Amino acid sequence: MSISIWKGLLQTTKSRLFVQRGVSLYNGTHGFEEEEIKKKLQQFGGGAINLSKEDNGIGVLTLNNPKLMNAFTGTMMLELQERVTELENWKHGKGLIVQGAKNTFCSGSDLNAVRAMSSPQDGMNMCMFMQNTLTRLKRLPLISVALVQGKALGGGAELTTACDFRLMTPGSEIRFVHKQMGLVPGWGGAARLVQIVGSGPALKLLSGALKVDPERAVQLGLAEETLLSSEETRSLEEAQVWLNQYTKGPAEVIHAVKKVIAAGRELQFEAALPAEKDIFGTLWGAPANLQALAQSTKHK
Ligand SMILES: CC[C@H](C(=O)O)C(=O)SCCNC(=O)CCNC(=O)[C@H](O)C(C)(C)COP(=O)(O)OP(=O)(O)OC[C@H]1O[C@@H](n2cnc3c(N)ncnc32)[C@H](O)[C@@H]1OP(=O)(O)O
Repeated sequence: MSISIWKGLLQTTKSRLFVQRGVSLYNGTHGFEEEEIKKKLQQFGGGAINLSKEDNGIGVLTLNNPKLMNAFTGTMMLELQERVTELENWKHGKGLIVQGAKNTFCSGSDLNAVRAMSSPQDGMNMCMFMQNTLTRLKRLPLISVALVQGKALGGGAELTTACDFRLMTPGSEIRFVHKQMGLVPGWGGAARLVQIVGSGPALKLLSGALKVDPERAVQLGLAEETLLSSEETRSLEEAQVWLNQYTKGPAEVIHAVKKVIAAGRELQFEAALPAEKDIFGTLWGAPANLQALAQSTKHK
């Protein structure tokens, strides 16, 4: 078989793998034993990841560990994976807001757990576990927004980059504090930050462990806008109004929009085109398309 045919096969396989639900980046060949790390994370309890799914197709995922500024415990990492699997299978879902409880976002990993899991293998396993989960979160066929109230630090800052957009309340802050802990991002936050703001600004934010306020975040393209209210309930309402602008219409069309954009973002151009073709093919002549054709052709 010629090289060009092999290349074509590889790209088609990549584009098909890309859209499959729940595909793990890592497996045993990488030294990743998922059941082992799950047992380890289970030892570090506290907090919860709550998910409410509204009839309008908007979900609200809440990191709920306010005593520790919504720091990620081990069981919260496990629950986040469970919620992402639930969202991958939510047929009527169209949008997702990720927030923290009690008007602050997330202060990263629970340092009590971090200190107890300081072996290189534990660190690498937790890193691969969270990379898998946050990659699946970013690839959800929903339009996702991180509602940043208060502080988003360390792993919390990385979590904001695993959403399509970020909205920040007055006085809130995103800060990649990793360097100050002798670390770099490990949950995929560096790779996603480069995609969002470019390598130059990303290098400054990481090497300076810079506090990014809403105004600076908007300037960088890291946030869409500064909300009007810093009050917990009001800012969530503002975020829901903002997201509703982009989630009107049938869920299957919103899913396809997110998938073609994700393909363009993640695949080589020659692989993105067949992926886009396949996604287009699911809509052509489908109910939403036929209904639109039967109605007026004028777009308001
Ligand atoms: C770096 C990468 C790594 C990873 O990716 O896994 C991480 O994310 S490690 C964690 C990185 N995050 C931090 O270093 C943030 C540490 N926390 C703070 O800087 C402050 O707590 C802050 C700015 C979030 C809030 O400060 P404030 O003065 O408003 O409140 P307190 O500091 O009194 O915090 C209240 C209470 O929460 C506990 N807390 C806060 N963050 C964590 C955390 N990440 N892990 C465990 N516990 C946390 C803090 O200890 C206080 O508890 P208390 O029992 O009342 O003393």
